[in-house]
Amino acid sequence: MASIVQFENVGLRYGQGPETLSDVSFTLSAGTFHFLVGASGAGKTSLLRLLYLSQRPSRGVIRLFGEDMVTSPRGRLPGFRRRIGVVFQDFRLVPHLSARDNIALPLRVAGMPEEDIAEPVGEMLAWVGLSDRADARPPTLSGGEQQRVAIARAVINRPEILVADEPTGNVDPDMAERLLKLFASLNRLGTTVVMATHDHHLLDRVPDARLMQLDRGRLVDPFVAGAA
Ligand SMILES: Nc1ncnc2c1ncn2[C@@H]1O[C@H](COP(=O)(O)OP(=O)(O)OP(=O)(O)O)[C@@H](O)[C@H]1O
Repeated sequence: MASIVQFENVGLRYGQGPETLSDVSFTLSAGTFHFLVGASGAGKTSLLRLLYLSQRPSRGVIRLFGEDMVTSPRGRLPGFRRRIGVVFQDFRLVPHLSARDNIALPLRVAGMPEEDIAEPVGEMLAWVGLSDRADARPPTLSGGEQQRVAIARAVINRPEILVADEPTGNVDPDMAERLLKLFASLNRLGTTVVMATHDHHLLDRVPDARLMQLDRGRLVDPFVAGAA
C-alpha cells in the first residue's frame, strides 16, 4: 500500500518552550485506521495540528500525499488542506450558519452545483441523527449536537485523510459507536483515519485499527489495537 503520511524525526516547540513533540517518526499507509492515544498533555492535539497543516514543525520532515509539506510553497497548502477532513476538539462551526449550511460548506468550497448539495447534506444529517435540527444554528445546539455537525462537515466530501480530535468526547456511548461506524465505513471507502481518543472502549471496535501512542511528546512503538 502506498504511504499517504510520513513523519521523519519531527519535533515541535511552541515559542521558546521545551519540545512538545520530539523525534516523531511514522508512516501511514493509505486506507488505514489509527487511534492516537496518550495522557492529557502528551501532545495528541499538537501532532494532529501538524497533520492537518495548521502548524509547521520546528524540525524534521512531513510528507503528505507523497509531497514535502515543509518545503511546499505556502500557496499550495490550501489545496492540500481541502483533501483533509478535520474534526476539531472545539468544533469550530460557523455560528451564524444553520447545521445544514455548516455541513454543506466543504461542498460549496469545492464548487459543487447548488442543486446537487441538498441530497448528500440530508443523508449526512440523517446519519448523525440531526435531521430535525437542520435549521438550528450552532449556539442553540448542545455540545454533542455541535460535535455531530462538525463530524458531518468533516466527512461529507469523503476526504483522503480524516483527522479527528476526541470526536466522541461529548456524545453518549451509543452515539459514539454510531459515529465510529461512520468513520469505519468512510475508512472502508479508502479514507485514511487518524482519531485521537481517551475512550479506550472504542479501540477494539474497529477491526485492523492500529494504535499510535504518545508519551510526553514521543511516539511509543505502535502495535495493533486489541493485541496489547
Ligand atoms: N499553542 C500552544 N502554545 C504553547 N503551548 C502549547 C500550545 N498548544 C499546546 N501546548 C502545550 O503542548 C503540550 C501538549 O498539548 P496538546 O494539546 O498537544 O496535548 P494533548 O495530548 O492533546 O492533551 P489533551 O488530551 O488534554 O487534549 C501541553 O503541555 C500544552 O500546554
